[in-house]
Amino acid sequence: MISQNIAILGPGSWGTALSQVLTDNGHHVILYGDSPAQIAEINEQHTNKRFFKDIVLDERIHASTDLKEVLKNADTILFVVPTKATRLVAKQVARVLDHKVHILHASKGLEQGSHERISTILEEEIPAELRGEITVVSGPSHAEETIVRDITLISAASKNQKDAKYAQELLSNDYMRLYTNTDVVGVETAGALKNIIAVGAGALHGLGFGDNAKAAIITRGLAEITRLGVAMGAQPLTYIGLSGVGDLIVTGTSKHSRNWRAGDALGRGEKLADIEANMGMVIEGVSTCKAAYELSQALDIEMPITETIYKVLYEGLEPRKGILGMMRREAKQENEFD
Ligand SMILES: NC(=O)C1=CN([C@@H]2O[C@H](COP(=O)(O)OP(=O)(O)OC[C@H]3O[C@@H](n4cnc5c(N)ncnc54)[C@H](OP(=O)(O)O)[C@@H]3O)[C@@H](O)[C@H]2O)C=CC1
Ligand SMILES: O=C(CO)COP(=O)(O)O
Repeated sequence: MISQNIAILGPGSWGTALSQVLTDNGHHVILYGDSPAQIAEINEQHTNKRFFKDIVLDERIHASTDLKEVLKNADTILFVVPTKATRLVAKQVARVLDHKVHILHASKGLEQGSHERISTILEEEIPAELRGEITVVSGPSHAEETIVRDITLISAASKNQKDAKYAQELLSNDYMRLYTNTDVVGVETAGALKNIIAVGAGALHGLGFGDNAKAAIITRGLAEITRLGVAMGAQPLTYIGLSGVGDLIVTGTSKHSRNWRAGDALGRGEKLADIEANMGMVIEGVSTCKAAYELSQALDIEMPITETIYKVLYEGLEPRKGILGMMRREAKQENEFD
């Protein structure tokens, strides 16, 4: 592939890690962010210490607060801002973009209020004549590991196989491998909804439960994620792929995960407001839990884990009582499709 000009919107942990992957692959990367101090640090010190204390970035990675400048020569725009900022940034892009680009995103959440997936937001805000089909890149990928070039495998999903292949070629190398997929709804919902289950898995740890409980929440979490996703139009098999099981394993078992750590702190009795303030990075599972709970109510989909976490996060339910409530639910058959 010939070298591409890539605009990465969102200089957080994942945007920074992906900027290094793309630079390693010979592309020209410019990161867009709205904090002048952070942008100056990337350009002058070649560090982004708020997210990576000990990492020195490739000097070829540039950054800017000027969106028009960032987009001027872009072949591709990669959105990696938190879900709650996606619509705002997409509107800003639509105002200044003056040529057709490839659009990728790597964010994992559902929008509050609208309950929309990220690709739907981008389709709504960026006129079709300025872009190809949106491609989502998602899977088990902690930025802390990708930034040190540890092996990472993820999916690239787009309605159009050609756009998915473009993302695959753009990002793949000896430590990063992408698989194409056309189930955008499946890959996006898997990435968004696993964050809720990761909060639950962390909470179990914080409460002192063991490995049996953790395996149970991941497995039954997968079942309810699949139920909601299929009702939204996804293919069930997607959930046993990288974006589903893969990301549930990595986020539901790792201390790198902000969602897991938030759950762990909740389980140990900390208050949500304090946890969010101390994290200093986005905990997508908190807002996505609300969106998923509301969606499950509207679509009449049973999601006991999501419902319990929603009540813990938003209604003050004590985590231990929530777990007891789930254990005392009516007896069930394991496979609802039988
Ligand atoms: N971290 C990871 O390992 C992975 C994260 N993801 C997903 O990627 C997305 C981003 O996560 P991550 O990088 O971790 O998040 P972080 O919290 O680390 O960083 C988000 C970055 O976006 C910036 N930002 C927020 N709003 C705007 C805006 N309006 N304009 C420009 N920049 C903005 C933030 O700046 P500021 O804080 O100054 O507002 C911050 O620099 C999430 O959806 C997450 O689920 C996916 C895979 C892996
Ligand atoms: O999505 C991720 C890894 O695949 C990152 O998870 P956290 O947002 O929980 O850190």
